[in-house]
Amino acid sequence: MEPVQPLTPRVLCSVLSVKSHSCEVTLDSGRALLSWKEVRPRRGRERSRAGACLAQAFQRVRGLTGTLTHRLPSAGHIVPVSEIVSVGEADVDEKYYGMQWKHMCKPHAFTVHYVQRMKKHRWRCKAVTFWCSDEQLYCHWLQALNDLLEQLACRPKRLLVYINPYGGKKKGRQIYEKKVAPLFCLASITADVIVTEYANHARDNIYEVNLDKYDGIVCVGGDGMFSEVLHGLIGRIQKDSDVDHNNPKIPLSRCYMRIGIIPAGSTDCVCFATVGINDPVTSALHIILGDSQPLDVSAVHNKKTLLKYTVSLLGYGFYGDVLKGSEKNRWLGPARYDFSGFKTFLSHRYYEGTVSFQPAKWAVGSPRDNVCCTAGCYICRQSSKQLEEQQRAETYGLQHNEQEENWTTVKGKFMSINIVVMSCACPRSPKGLSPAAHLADGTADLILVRKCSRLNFLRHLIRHTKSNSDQFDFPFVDVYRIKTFQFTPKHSEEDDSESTDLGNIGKKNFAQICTDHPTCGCSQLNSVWNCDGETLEQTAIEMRVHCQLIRLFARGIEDSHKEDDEMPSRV
Ligand SMILES: CCCCCCCCCCCCC/C=C/[C@@H](O)[C@H](CO)NC(=O)CCCCCCCCCCCCCCC
Ligand SMILES: Nc1ncnc2c1ncn2[C@@H]1O[C@H](COP(=O)(O)OP(=O)(O)OP(=O)(O)O)[C@@H](O)[C@H]1O
Ligand SMILES: [Ca+2]
Repeated sequence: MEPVQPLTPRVLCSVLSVKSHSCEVTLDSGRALLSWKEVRPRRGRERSRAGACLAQAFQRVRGLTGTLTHRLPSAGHIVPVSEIVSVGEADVDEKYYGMQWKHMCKPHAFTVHYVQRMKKHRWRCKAVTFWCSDEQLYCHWLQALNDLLEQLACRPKRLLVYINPYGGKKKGRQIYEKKVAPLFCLASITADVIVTEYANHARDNIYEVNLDKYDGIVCVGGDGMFSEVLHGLIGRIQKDSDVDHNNPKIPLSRCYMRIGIIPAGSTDCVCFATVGINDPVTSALHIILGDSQPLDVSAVHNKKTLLKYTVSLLGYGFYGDVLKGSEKNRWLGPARYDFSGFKTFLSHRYYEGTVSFQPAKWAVGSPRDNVCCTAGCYICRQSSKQLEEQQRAETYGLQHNEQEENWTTVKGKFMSINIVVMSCACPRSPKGLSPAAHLADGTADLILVRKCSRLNFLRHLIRHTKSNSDQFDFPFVDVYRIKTFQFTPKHSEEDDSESTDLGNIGKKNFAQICTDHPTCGCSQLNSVWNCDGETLEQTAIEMRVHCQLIRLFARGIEDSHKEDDEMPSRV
């Protein structure tokens, strides 16, 4: 195999072997693209054009502008350097020598591991081994590829990993050991692993560890486990920067340390809505490539006390009751939600209260515009920019401070009140509770489902599972894009304590609710809030969205038209 001279200093082009095929292999450092294509056996007139062949191949590669296409039109491959997992010396095993190496000196080979897109946002790590007889050329290729990889500063080198051994189907530890750790090792990532021993172990540990040692935190578990890490990290950052998180109006300090989620829970909605699939290998690859996705976070307060942060669902009524019912049946694993969901649906409760909110007037999109959040989302970029400008103007007194203005109030009887910071897409509902909600636009979508018949509520629920139906298109459903929210239940905590003192009023309220629900035998005046899968003690709450407070090792959901079907790694 003769080395091919580089056409420019930024391009390396050689004929190397892949399995038993000769391939033109090109590394275009300027465009950060690696490509290879089989050199077809040359006959007759084609033979005379041999010299032109490689140059033409190179021109084709140079002409490519896309970064997501992996296969050249005629069975060639092209891989952006940013999607290479690792490059390393390959084991030169006798059995792989093949016919063409048999009578030659020992060949040299290097393997490139890279990301390959499969169907439905699934990623896999593929490998291709390039062979050559010339040691110098081999070293040159290894060096050039590794130099380019080292320039990718966004990639993590050291991670702190928390594994919940009891989340979902209790497979967190196996998932990490079998599927994730080998990939981290391949990518030369070192990981300090902590298998949690009790609830909130991860959260508390984040307050104590030296975070400077790490490029990111990974949690292996479900939304609850992610929530622990989220609380640990946001809390730690506020503590370190002396921000009082109990003050609901104060801007919080942003966390730049990224969190990776290896899905091993029951709903795994944060993973699904930010990656597009719940698949540990896909998530591990996003972490390895050093992806970064900013994420809005809402802070939930009660009377100047921080209750929780939420990134997915803050739900009262139906989803609060589903969660409360499911806790008793944890042993059922992920099925506990369906069982409890069925029971909650049959009980058909509604709750009274007053909802107040401030619409997100600066936001570019709206909940019913059908514009979904995708990787590199324009709406997120534009909305967050406009929000920043508005906040800057308010700080310098150029614009009226809107904090106390423009509140909308809705009083009524609700089947469910849902506030979602992101779509909340998950396997149960692949488009989510609010399909057009955005990951990083600084807003949340408020969905109010007012009292309705059982049949209508079922119709509303079923629409969550169908891609071409609108779950908001009912007279009893309203949806708003908001920045702040408050809820006061009709039977507030204060009233409850009063009613204990004034027995008659308490009994009167209770009787009224039970006449409203003759069949349910319910004994509760209020529902509970489901805050990312955890119940809140208080029902009177206020909530504020903090734009892009945290970052994940993710990139948002890639447009499916850019995806290819499964592609073979053979040339
Ligand atoms: C007829 C089928 C209708 C199916 C409707 C499915 C809508 C599902 C929407 C799921 C939204 C998940 C939002 C994410 C919340 C997470 O922060 C949280 C923590 O992981 N998970 C849950 O609270 C877990 C919430 C799980 C909710 C499950 C609800 C299941 C409802 C079943 C209703 C059955 C009616 C059957 C009547 C014959
Ligand atoms: N070692 C542990 N023992 C008991 N509970 C734990 C432990 N580690 C973490 N937890 C708690 O377990 C709860 C549930 O975990 P996780 O979110 O991983 O799974 P899940 O509830 O099945 O999934 P999802 O939240 O996606 O519905 C979390 O709230 C977390 O605080
Ligand atoms: Ca948002």
